[in-house]
Amino acid sequence: MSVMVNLDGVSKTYGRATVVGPITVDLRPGVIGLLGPNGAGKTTLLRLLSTALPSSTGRITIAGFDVCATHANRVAARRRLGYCPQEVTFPRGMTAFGFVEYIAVLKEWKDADTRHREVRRVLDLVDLGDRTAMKVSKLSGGQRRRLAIAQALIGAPDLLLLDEPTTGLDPEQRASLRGLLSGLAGTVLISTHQTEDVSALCDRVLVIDAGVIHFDGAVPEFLATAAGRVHLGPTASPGAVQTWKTGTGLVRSVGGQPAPDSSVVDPSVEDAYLLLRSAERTRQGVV
Ligand SMILES: Nc1ncnc2c1ncn2[C@@H]1O[C@H](COP(=O)(O)OP(=O)(O)OP(=O)(O)O)[C@@H](O)[C@H]1O
Repeated sequence: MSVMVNLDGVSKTYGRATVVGPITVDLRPGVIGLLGPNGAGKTTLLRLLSTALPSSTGRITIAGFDVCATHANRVAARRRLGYCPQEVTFPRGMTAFGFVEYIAVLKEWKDADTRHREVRRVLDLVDLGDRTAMKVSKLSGGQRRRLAIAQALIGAPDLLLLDEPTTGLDPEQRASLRGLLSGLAGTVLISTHQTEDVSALCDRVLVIDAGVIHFDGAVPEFLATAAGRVHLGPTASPGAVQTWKTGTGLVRSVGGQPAPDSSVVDPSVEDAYLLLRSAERTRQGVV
């Protein structure tokens, strides 16, 4: 599969603080989940890829265009990508259709008929086809989130960058969004705290912390890091990273020494993530 994005020694520094990098990684077509704790640098990385933010060092190449080199390259890359930020501010008074059309105009969709068809297409994709004439201010939080995603889908971009897209969506809408994203042909990078979205949707997972990649691999490889380390039993495993009493009354323990009468259970992406975070804290000497 061809490389859609290449980051070569990319970093972002504010003052003396390096919040991302240096990162060197290739992104190919597929759905990639980006996990990491609050403040890990996920949004900053997506903003770097969206070309909204210049990198401090390194080179970012999108669809063959070195976006750090020239403005013309950035414009060419922007024509190939869609970006849904974590928070979108909607201009006052606009309808759902008006907002997406406004973005389409900014994206140089000059012919009105073609543009209107495209706006209707992306609104249908996010199940807002029956809300086109509604004022954005009258939409629910989840509907506004879907509207923000719709604008990123204009023109079926080769690179789709989604910052916490499922936050605030109800289970049906979350499943519907999964259906939509899994049917796309391009490279989709999703920053999320929803580990179940990663297991349901992603073929690759990147875990970052303090701006650095700590895991990069297929979801089954990530799950394998937790194999045999998650237990269910009447009591908690001594030394476990996390334990909680489940609805069945049994205690699920992630890591630690298995307690008597406990059994090994299949790990989830969340378990693998918790174990990776714990190992990283230990490595850094943080208790
Ligand atoms: N404009 C800025 N100036 C200085 N520091 C910044 C700026 N933007 C982000 N940071 C810092 O960069 C780090 C990474 O922030 P970022 O928003 O990328 O994290 P995140 O992984 O998206 O977090 P969250 O999961 O909470 O959304 C944080 O420490 C943040 O305070």
